[in-house]
Amino acid sequence: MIQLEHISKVFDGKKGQTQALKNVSLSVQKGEIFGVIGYSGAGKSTLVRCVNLLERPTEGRIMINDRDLTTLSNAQLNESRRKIGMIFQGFNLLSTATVYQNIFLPLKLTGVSKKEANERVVKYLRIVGLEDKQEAYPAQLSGGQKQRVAIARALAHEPEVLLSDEATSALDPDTTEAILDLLLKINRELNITILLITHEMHVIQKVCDHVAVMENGEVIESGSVLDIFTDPQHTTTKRFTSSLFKGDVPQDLLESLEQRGSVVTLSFVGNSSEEPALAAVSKKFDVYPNILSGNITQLKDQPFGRLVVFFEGNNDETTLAINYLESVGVKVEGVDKSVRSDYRVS
Ligand SMILES: Nc1ncnc2c1ncn2[C@@H]1O[C@H](COP(=O)(O)OP(=O)(O)OP(=O)(O)O)[C@@H](O)[C@H]1O
Repeated sequence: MIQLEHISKVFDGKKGQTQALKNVSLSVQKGEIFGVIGYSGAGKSTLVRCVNLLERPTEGRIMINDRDLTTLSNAQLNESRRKIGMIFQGFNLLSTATVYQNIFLPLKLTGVSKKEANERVVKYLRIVGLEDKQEAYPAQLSGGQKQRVAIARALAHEPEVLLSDEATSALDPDTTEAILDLLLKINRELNITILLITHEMHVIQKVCDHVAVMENGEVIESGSVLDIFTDPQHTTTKRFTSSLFKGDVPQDLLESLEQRGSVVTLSFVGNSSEEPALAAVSKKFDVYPNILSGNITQLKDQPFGRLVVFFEGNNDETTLAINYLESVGVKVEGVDKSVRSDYRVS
């Protein structure tokens, strides 16, 4: 539905040029939630602003439903933009207008009749759970409520796509959860495709189907959230995925354990039963697995867990045990020491 093809963006400034995007390509399917994650300055905002041509790319094509936005006339572009809603970290509400007017006025400006606009304000305020705040001014609302108004304002134009530029970054953890739940509801119930950018892996984990990781203006890795979690390739991706798993084993302890056996990380998805598999390992082979730390987290549709396990035993038996674990669907790898190097049992 959204295809970004070889997008580059160069900004001309007083101190020279900045290449914010370098040959970025990605494809967002209809009905999914697609996340773009990266650290500050990676190019995320520039990318999302290119999608509705708030920023015009220096090179490349922006295809929405097979239509290249970069070739449209201004009138055609305005028409296409109506199908693309956007929400921002800073909410962008009119402070001198009520909640009702914040949603109603932009609708009137795009030619929606008064009756229809009124019906939409009521409908979308109900969907975001703020039907009782019509007459409030933004200053009288919490951050989460302001973001709900901004979401209702975007939805009132009945878009096919919602772009979210760090929409939860200014919110506390509980409010973030509530807004993410609302985005999931909008996606499922209104079938709106969502492209969001964030610097928080938790946001990707909770709501996204696919993710692209950006660094220095480039997409360095992309895929399904499940694949990226279970098999991150790039150091930056590993850093993001590890951020969700706490309970690192102290370095001194690791070094002393490695004298007596092998320390590995086991990753498992869904209900793949790592516990019975570990129990089976100690029965089948002459090794004793000890769990040093463990964590399970919920991806959008299924649980994903990681255990750090010490296998006490000789190398041959440990290798057999690891082969067995891999054969029952558990991913086994060396402990990532500060995401610097992979340690693998030989
Ligand atoms: N209008 C502009 N003029 C010049 N340079 C810009 C402009 N907008 C962004 N840049 C530069 O482009 C690069 C990418 O910025 P961008 O805001 O897209 O990154 P980001 O990943 O969204 O970062 P953040 O999370 O901090 O907003 C940065 O080096 C930034 O300084």
